[in-house]
Amino acid sequence: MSSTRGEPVLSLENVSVEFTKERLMGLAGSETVHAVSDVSLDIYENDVVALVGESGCGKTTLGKTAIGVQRPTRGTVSYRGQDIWETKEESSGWFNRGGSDGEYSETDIRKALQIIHQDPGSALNSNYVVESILSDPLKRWNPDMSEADRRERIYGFLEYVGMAPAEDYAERYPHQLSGGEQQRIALIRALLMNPDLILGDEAISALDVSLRVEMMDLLLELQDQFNTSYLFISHNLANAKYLTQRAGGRIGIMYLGELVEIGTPEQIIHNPQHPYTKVLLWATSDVHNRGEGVTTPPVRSLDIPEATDPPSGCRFHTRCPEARETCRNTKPALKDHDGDSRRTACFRGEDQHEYWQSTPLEEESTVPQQPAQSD
Ligand SMILES: Nc1ncnc2c1ncn2[C@@H]1O[C@H](COP(=O)(O)OP(=O)(O)OP(=O)(O)O)[C@@H](O)[C@H]1O
Repeated sequence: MSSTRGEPVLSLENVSVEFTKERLMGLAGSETVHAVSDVSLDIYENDVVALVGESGCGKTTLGKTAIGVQRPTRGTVSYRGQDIWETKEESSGWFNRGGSDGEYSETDIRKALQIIHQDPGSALNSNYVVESILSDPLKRWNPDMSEADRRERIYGFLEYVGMAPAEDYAERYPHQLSGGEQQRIALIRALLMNPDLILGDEAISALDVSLRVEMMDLLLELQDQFNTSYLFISHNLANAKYLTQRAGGRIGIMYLGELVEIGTPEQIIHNPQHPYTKVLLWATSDVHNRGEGVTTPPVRSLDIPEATDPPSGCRFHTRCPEARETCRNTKPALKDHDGDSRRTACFRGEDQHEYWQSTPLEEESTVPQQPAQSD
């Protein structure tokens, strides 16, 4: 975002992630899944970035790549300027030198970048009580901490997140907790590492609607308290808006592996520029008033292309109502068109672009009338 925020905690530079997928269990060869393509993104201290996009657009893959769990096929991911994968290689490479040449060790980076999952029930070991679940990472990463200090820290966190009396919750197994309580335990487990960044992958989607706001408020409160940044993944624009608006964060819109627009919630929700952002807004009735009787989404085609065969040029051109010939052949770069830090990958942001002289792509009449969708 702006340079006044200092150096980024995490930088993704031209990151692409591709998977090889076998066809018919390998009998028909294989194909490449373009899960993430050429994404660059900086996350700063105390920052909140919410990635939004439809299922399969690459949000989880990008999130995992950001925290060093998924290796990028191309591009670099750096923690405070230090290449994460170089650090990993130096720590565990062929010659196993047992450490990295950089300022931060692999362990430092692993502690600094934490994750909370969509389904906390399956992420917490059902055979252990809460105190053991939370003691385990502390024992591993802070072996010098006394048992009494560990307990004090854990009880302090439990009470802080409203799970009091702590002694009672500490003795419970995960199945004796509600979904919201399980998610709080997963959050505490991440926070015990004093992380710089927490990836929340659909972290509140599994909760009842009534609990989502409560959980997001808790995330924001903890961010303030612990100076943590969040990379929050959601298919729901309304949740992304709630979180980023309160945190002064940004919403990034992904389509078929690419980041197509990123800006403040005000820019994205009230003045979207990319035609795909407008489609997502249209589909989210709780943030967008599409007007009575408007039942047709603003797309030319409902067919979503496959990540194994993404369209040429602008990947959205096959569905975009504004698409012209240029969009079929040329890829628009993600850039700041108006000097307000919002970045959009669309030629329509450039007054002088050849796009304006090129021929509009033909209307396709494949869009049936359908009821509005929201989460
Ligand atoms: N390990 C893998 N092997 C092959 N393809 C994969 C793998 N992981 C993800 N993909 C594919 O990569 C693309 C992006 O998947 P990803 O899970 O990142 O999307 P997403 O936006 O998080 O989706 P969702 O919201 O449904 O979780 C999809 O086409 C998916 O099928």
